[in-house]
Formats: sequence, C-alpha cells, structure tokens
Amino acid sequence: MVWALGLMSGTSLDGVDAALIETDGVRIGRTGPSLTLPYSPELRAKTRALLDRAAGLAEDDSDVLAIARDLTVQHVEAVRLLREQAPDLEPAVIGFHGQTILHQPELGRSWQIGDARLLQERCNVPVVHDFRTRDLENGGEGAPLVPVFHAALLQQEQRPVAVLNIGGVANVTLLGPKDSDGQRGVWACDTGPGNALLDDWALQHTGQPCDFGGTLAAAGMVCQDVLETLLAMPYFARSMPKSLDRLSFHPEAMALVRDLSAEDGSATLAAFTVESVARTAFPVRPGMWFVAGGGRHNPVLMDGLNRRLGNVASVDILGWDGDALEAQCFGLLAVRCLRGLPSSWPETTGVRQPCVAGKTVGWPSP
Ligand SMILES: Nc1ncnc2c1ncn2[C@@H]1O[C@H](COP(=O)(O)OP(=O)(O)OP(=O)(O)O)[C@@H](O)[C@H]1O
Ligand SMILES: CC(=O)N[C@H]1[C@@H]2OC[C@@H](O2)[C@@H](O)[C@@H]1O[C@H](C)C(=O)O
Repeated sequence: MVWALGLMSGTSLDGVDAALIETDGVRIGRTGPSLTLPYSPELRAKTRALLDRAAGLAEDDSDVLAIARDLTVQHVEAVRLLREQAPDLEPAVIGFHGQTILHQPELGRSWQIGDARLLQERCNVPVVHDFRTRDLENGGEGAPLVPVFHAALLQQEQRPVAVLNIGGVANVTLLGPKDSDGQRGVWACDTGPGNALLDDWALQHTGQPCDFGGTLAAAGMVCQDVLETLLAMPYFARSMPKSLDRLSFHPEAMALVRDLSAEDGSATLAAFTVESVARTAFPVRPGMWFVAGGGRHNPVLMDGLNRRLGNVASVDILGWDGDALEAQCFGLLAVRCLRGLPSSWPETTGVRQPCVAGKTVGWPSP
C-alpha cells in the first residue's frame, strides 16, 4: 500500500478538501489527516459566475485560465498545509479532481478546470487528473465515480446499504446483498439537487453562503404545488445511471420558488432534495442509509430523509469523516489509475465496459 493524497473541490464551491489515505487501489488501510481550505468569497463568486457562462467558453478563454490558475494555487496551498500536518506520510501520488464548471454528459462533456502540470511541479509529486473524460468517451455519464470507494469502505458489510452524498448535487451508491461468493451488485446515480439550490437561495435572502443548521428551512412550510412541479422535471423520470450539472435545475427551480417567503422557499427546496432521493427507483431496497457530504449537517434534510426512508444516519457513525470522503476517494482513484484498474462500470455510470479513470502527469510512461 502507498499513501495517496486526494484533492476534491466540489460543486458547492466552498473550497478544496484534501486528505491522505493509505491504499493499494483495492483495499483501504489507514486514513491520514484531512483539511478544507475554504475559497475566499471573491474566488467563490468568480468561479460561481464562470459556471453561468461555461457552456459558451473556449478551453483557452483568458478568464477560465486565470481562475484555473487561482484555483490551482489554492490546491497547492492545501497540499502544503496537509503535508505540514503529516510530514512522515510521503504521498506517492496526488489525485486532483479539479473544479467542475460544466457537466453535459448528453454532449459527452464534463469540464474540470485546474492546471495538473503546475500542481505537479509545485508539489513535486506525480499527479493523476482528468478522471471523467474516458468514461464519457466510452458512453458513460462521467459521474458518479465514488461508488468504487464506497464499495471498498463497506467490504465487510453484509446487508444491502446505500451511501448518499449530499454535496451541491446529491448522489447515491447502492450496494446489493452479498452472494455466496462474496460478490455484490453496485449501482449509482445522481439523485437530484443537494445543497446548491438551497445555498443560492440562502445567499440571495440572508447573505449567508448556506442555510446554517437548516434554521431558515425549519421556520418555513413546504409549498406542495411548487414541490410537485419541481419533481415533474424530466430528469426524475429517467432511470439510473444518470448524472447532473450543478445548474441542472436552474433557472427553472429558482423561478418556481421566487414568490415564496425566504423560509418557505428554503423549506420547499429542502423537500425537493429529500423527495428526489425518496422517489428514485432503486434496484434494491437498502437496509440502511449512510449520509455523507455537507448536507448531513442540515437537520431539515436529515429529518426529512429519515421520515421518508427510515434508517438514515450520518457516515460519522461508521467512524468515517463525512467531510473528507470525496477527497479520500480521489486518492484511491489515483492509485487505481496508476495500477490500470477500472473505476466505473455500466451499472455506476452507464459506460460500455469497465473503465480506467484519469491521466497522469509526472509519472514515468510504461
Ligand atoms: N452546518 C451546516 N448547516 C447546513 N448546511 C451545511 C452546513 N455545513 C455544510 N453545509 C452544506 O454543505 C455544503 C458543502 O457540502 P460538500 O462540501 O459536501 O459539497 P461539495 O463536496 O462541494 O459538493 P459535491 O459533492 O456536489 O461535489 C455547503 O455548501 C452547505 O450547503
Ligand atoms: C461532474 C461532477 O463534478 N459531478 C460531481 C457532483 O458532486 C456530486 C455529484 O455531482 C457527483 O456525481 C460528482 O462527484 C462525485 C465525487 C463523484 O463523481 O462521485
């Protein structure tokens, strides 16, 4: 096993998560420290504004390149701070997701910005990046990629279980019951919105980056008519696997809640996240739902999920760090890339055959 350093900057645009994990790409050994280096309000606002324009931008657009460089410098700093915390855990590789600014699987496109070469040069560690392109080229959605990591973490679990990540977008991994050979089905999809709509609504109405503690939503009433209209969007009629862009439900969703009070709008958007999970047609019924990502800190989401699904708990009860999971995942995926092991399957992304994710920088070619 080696130490791998994973870097993830998710669709919530809140900052860079960095984590160290010991793995051979299949098994997971010890977990090292992790941290989040928040984006400054300026960097967050610049990146958020880029998302709205990304579909019309060229790869070498000067704004894209400037923001990509700022983001990369932020990642370099996250690596430096993490290595300072654990000087003895020398990473063999860095898994660098990059910042998603556009995800259009229907056009075979998913765009993560960030300069892998600059990161490799500054950190002097081989880097694996561009994790989604090959899956898309082979007919997949390019997301979610985290199921292989969830399955590795839950190798000992015998029951059918689900891991639900509530980030900007929400995604689920379902692990079926183990058969007599110890094999199990793994299915995945993005279920619908996570926190992104809630965050944009909170910023608009309170000036805060999110509805901390779900207090705004808890004070409101769900508008059922708006909720049903939101859930009638075509995405929810599609079967899994399927994936989303952070802005997939903008501006329709924001227009639908526009006339609601700040509290009712937040309550309705929280119910949208909960219902979109509860109404997804899953191939197996999990006995337990483990929730990761920032959304697990929002009691309105957690209570809503518990009411609708039952047996819902934060991944923290497993001893996992729910804020570091995605960063740890990209450490594992980096090692899988170096070893030529696949990271996506027809049941997780819709890819035609099992597919190796990532490209290497600073790693000797075979
Ligand atoms: N105390 C809290 N109360 C309410 N919501 C919270 C709290 N802490 C975090 N969140 C929510 O979690 C979000 C961050 O979640 P997370 O870091 O999992 O997202 P991400 O990794 O960027 O997204 P994705 O998984 O889609 O890539 C915040 O934007 C906020 O909406
Ligand atoms: C294109 C993109 O960045 N997708 C993210 C996003 O955030 C959550 C969900 O949508 C998931 O599909 C994916 O991230 C995780 C890490 C994944 O690929 O598994």
